[in-house]
Amino acid sequence: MRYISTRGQAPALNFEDVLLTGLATDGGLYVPENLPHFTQEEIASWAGLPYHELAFNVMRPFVAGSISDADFKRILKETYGVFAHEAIAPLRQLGANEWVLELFHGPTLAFKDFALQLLGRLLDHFLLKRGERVVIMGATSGDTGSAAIEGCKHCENVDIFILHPHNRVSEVQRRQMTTIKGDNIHNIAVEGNFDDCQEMVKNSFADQGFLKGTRLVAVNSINWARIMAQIVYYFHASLQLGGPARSMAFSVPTGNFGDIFAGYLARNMGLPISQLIVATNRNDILHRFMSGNRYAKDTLHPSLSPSMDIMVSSNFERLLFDMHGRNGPAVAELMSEFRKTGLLSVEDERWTETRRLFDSLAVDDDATCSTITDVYRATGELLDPHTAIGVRAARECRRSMSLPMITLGTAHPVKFPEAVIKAEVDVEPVLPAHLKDLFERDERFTVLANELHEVQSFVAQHGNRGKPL
Ligand SMILES: Cc1ncc(COP(=O)(O)O)c(C=O)c1O
Ligand SMILES: N[C@@H](CCOP(=O)(O)O)C(=O)O
Repeated sequence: MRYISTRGQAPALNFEDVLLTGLATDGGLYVPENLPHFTQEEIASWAGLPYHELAFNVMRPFVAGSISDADFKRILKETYGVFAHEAIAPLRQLGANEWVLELFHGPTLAFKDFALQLLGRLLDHFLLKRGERVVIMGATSGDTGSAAIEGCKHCENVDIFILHPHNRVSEVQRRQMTTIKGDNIHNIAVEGNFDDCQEMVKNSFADQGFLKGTRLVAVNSINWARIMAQIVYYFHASLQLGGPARSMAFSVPTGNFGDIFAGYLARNMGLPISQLIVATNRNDILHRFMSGNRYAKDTLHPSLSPSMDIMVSSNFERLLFDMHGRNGPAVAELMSEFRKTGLLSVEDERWTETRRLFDSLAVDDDATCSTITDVYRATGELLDPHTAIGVRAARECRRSMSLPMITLGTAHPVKFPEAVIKAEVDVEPVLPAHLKDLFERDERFTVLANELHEVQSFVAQHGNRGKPL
């Protein structure tokens, strides 16, 4: 499988090289040159498979030529062996044809574990083979950071730097990142917001001189391997509810557009999906695009769903690429316009065509909390605020009551006590056994100004197991 850039000017790469990078050299994002397509019979024959075997079938075409089947199977078995629920991603019924797909049974209690447990193991596999050391830089609004550290903490050839917005992640999220020990783990609290952190990571890919020749790798969803692993659970959910014989709708709490883009790809690979709902919080750039064809930058506001406090949404570029007939130069022009003006719209026909599949809703904090309350009282299921946004959007945007509507349950409520308290439910979520003493553990992080050169010189000073590069 070869991967090409959404801006059309970077060299095509194989899976191994695409894993070991982030942005393409032209500033674009890598996507498969040709998407694999499965027949309905093939998909149906996967019903009842254990999650890791299903994952092998879905992802095999993407890694073909870079890793042997035996190694990939072993890695997948190990990856999903660390999840705490037997079903890996169980479905919970909320109402008539209404479901939540619980994606928070991995080690850090968010959907990010599905891809980042795999990514850490794949990095280890390829870096050991190459005898190479790399630096990882990642930006987090709370969940990617801990999942990436947890996934990579045992990697021998990796130094990982995670940038989070200072005082803008929940305390549980921060502690999950800052209490993991290791001289190759570095947490930076940036005096800015998530977009600032993400911009620094992207700028670091553009100019890597500060790394003195060490390769830079991404753990955010700009890395293709993240999206690839997230495609699998759409197949898993559908197969449990009668797919592919029947079509489904999915509602996806959205920030960087990675998780919902994975659903879009699952559909293009042959899985019958008739509706995808983009569910945002008040940071609603994606909702404004889907509802009115205006992708316009705005001020980023803190919310009760901090992981989705994102304005510039990385993977939207991957959708734009498809919307423009995979025309790299056209996407490069649009992105350059967006960089200059903070505004992007597409031709009416392209937007109308996109809207045939996608709907959207922005949900504010009050509606988020009232959804947590309503669902808890009706079903006993305690939603985290991100999942609550998905459920609210599912209920308001649903096109058909006769098709299963599945909301992705992206995080465990224990990570976001503020929203749970505001929802006034008579239950307090508890940390699982492996995190029980989280509040007693020592934290280690460095606060840095919102300045690229400060962050880059910190990386250069500590990038070799705490020593200078
Ligand atoms: C809990 C949670 N829900 C939803 C999202 C949104 O996912 P995406 O950025 O892939 O759209 C994130 C992070 O981005 C998250 O951490
Ligand atoms: N919500 C994320 C933000 C980063 O998104 P990613 O999927 O691109 O890594 C987080 O929790 O860090």
